[in-house]
Amino acid sequence: MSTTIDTTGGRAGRKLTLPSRPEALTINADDTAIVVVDMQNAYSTVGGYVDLAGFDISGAQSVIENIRLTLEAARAANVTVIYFQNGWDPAYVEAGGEGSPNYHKSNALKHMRANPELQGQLLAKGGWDYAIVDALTPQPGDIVVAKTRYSGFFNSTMDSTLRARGIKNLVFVGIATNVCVESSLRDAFHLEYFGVVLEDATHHLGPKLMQDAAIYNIEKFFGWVSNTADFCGAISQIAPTQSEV
Ligand SMILES: NC(=O)N/C=C\C(=O)O
Repeated sequence: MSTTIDTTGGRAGRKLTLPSRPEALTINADDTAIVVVDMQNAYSTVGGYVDLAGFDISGAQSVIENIRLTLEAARAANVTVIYFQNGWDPAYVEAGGEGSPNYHKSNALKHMRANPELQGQLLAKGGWDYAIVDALTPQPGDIVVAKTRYSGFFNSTMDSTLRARGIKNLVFVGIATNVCVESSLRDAFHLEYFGVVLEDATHHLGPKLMQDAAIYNIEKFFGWVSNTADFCGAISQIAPTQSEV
């Protein structure tokens, strides 16, 4: 028996039903935002930080195209688009010193310590590595939220940005599925947001099993799973804005 969960709370609005698992979701488009996680050269372009650090980013280009299609459909429907952008000031004060676990766990910081010629280049605000990839440049009306740790809900304006707009549903795309995407979706869950991940618009870091594990975790414990085609198909069924219907 197929089940649908209604997140609208009975509120009027531009409703749509998004095919997803373990259940389909009925959502209001105006209570929804696309969250584009860290689509920066650092995580998806040859010569960026994770490439330099030895991670496989060969799947990134197909993810970029799926994100592009998702954003095109979302903007056409006047659905809020929010970008997370991960990184720190060029002096890395925001990265935390040796008293922060980030200093010891960030592969970017460790790679720069091992390769001093890269100091100040990886994930440094204003630099190429930190920049959003050209194919997904934020457009007028999009919201860019800076973040300094894996989850976009820490040290950031994200929660107040969402609450000020009455947004309840977050559709996640981006990199990495098993790090910043899952970290952010988990925190969203604990803050009472409905999180959906478009699995073919995300890419993992590490072995392929990490993609499968992150998607399993989200589906079973923290949210819902859909895909680019189902999202674009559902969002294309609604009028661009209530005032234009
Ligand atoms: N965007 C991410 O998932 N980042 C993962 C690792 C890092 O930022 O060092």
